Amino acid sequence: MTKPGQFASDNYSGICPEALEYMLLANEGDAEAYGEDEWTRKACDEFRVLFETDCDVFFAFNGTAANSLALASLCQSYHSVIAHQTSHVETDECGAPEFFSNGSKLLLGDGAEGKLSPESIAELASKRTDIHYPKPKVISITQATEQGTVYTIDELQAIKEVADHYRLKIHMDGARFANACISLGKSPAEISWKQGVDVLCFSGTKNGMAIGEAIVFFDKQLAEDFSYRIKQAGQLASKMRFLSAPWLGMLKTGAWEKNARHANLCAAYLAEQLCEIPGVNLLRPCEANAVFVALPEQVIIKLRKQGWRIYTFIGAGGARFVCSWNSDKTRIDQLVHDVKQLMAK
Ligand SMILES: Cc1ncc(COP(=O)(O)O)c(C=O)c1O
Ligand SMILES: C[C@H](O)[C@H](N)C(=O)O
Repeated sequence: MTKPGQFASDNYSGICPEALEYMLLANEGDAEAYGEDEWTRKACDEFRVLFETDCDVFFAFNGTAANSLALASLCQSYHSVIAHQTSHVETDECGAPEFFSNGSKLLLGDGAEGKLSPESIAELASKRTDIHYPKPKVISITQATEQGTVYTIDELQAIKEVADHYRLKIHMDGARFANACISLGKSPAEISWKQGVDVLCFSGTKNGMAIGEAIVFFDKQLAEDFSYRIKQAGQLASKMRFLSAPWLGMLKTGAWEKNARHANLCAAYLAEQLCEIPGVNLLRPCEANAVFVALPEQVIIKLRKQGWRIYTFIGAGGARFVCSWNSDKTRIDQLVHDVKQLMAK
């Protein structure tokens, strides 16, 4: 039975046709295991084409592992990582970044609309320089952010400037990286390594794949022995082709950007429709595929009773609605109708 579309998270959506097509193509016959297959080689090459640079690429099952292992490769246990207080690595990874880095401390910074500000980074990076304090070593930013906003090129450049001043590496949580590219109208290279990002965790799951995150090292020295870190963490897929082949499909067919464009457009439409309801306002600008609105608790309770799934614990709170590659206008209109009815009571 096909369940109706939901807007709780882009993790609810199924597999897009392109990813499924390449999964099935890769299923023909046997193939080498643990990433020694042709599909994985081709997928890694396709990432180098997409990012226009000779980067090292690895695949993990989910974003928490990708973020945590990437951060662990950028610093030692006695270092600290500067992240926004509403970042996923802080709020929704159950301590995995600290666990996989053997104790690197997250230092929580601030900034409007979920975006870490250079001033906050500088404050944390310079607060303590004595031996008793975990030395800041990495900045972690999320693009698009947990609050549905995106870092502009100027903001990324300002972060790179402060990173250079304090000799900090830059990790980018790219759970919705594709959405940010579309939102900004910039290429993947322009909003990653060209702005000084050292490692990007690019989510396939949020973009229409079943599973699979790409960990893209632009500073290849940092990738040394990373495959051992992946293996030790239980993230080395024996049948790697079933992670890499869908990625090859997403990149070669352009589905990665088609899916993100569709999700962003749906979110923009949803935001516009919700804002026409008296009493409903955006909590943050809708710049990617997520819409955050303030709704009365009773309305949320009743929407849930009507079958809508709603997360209210993300980022700085509020009701979050996320659109995906498969979101459709009819279902969006149903949601808006139900919100309108309940708000009118
Ligand atoms: C901002 C962000 N980063 C990372 C992730 C990865 O989380 P997971 O481990 O659930 O794949 C998510 C999940 O949706 C996310 O929203
Ligand atoms: C719940 C969790 O934060 C997940 N990354 C999501 O965005 O839905």
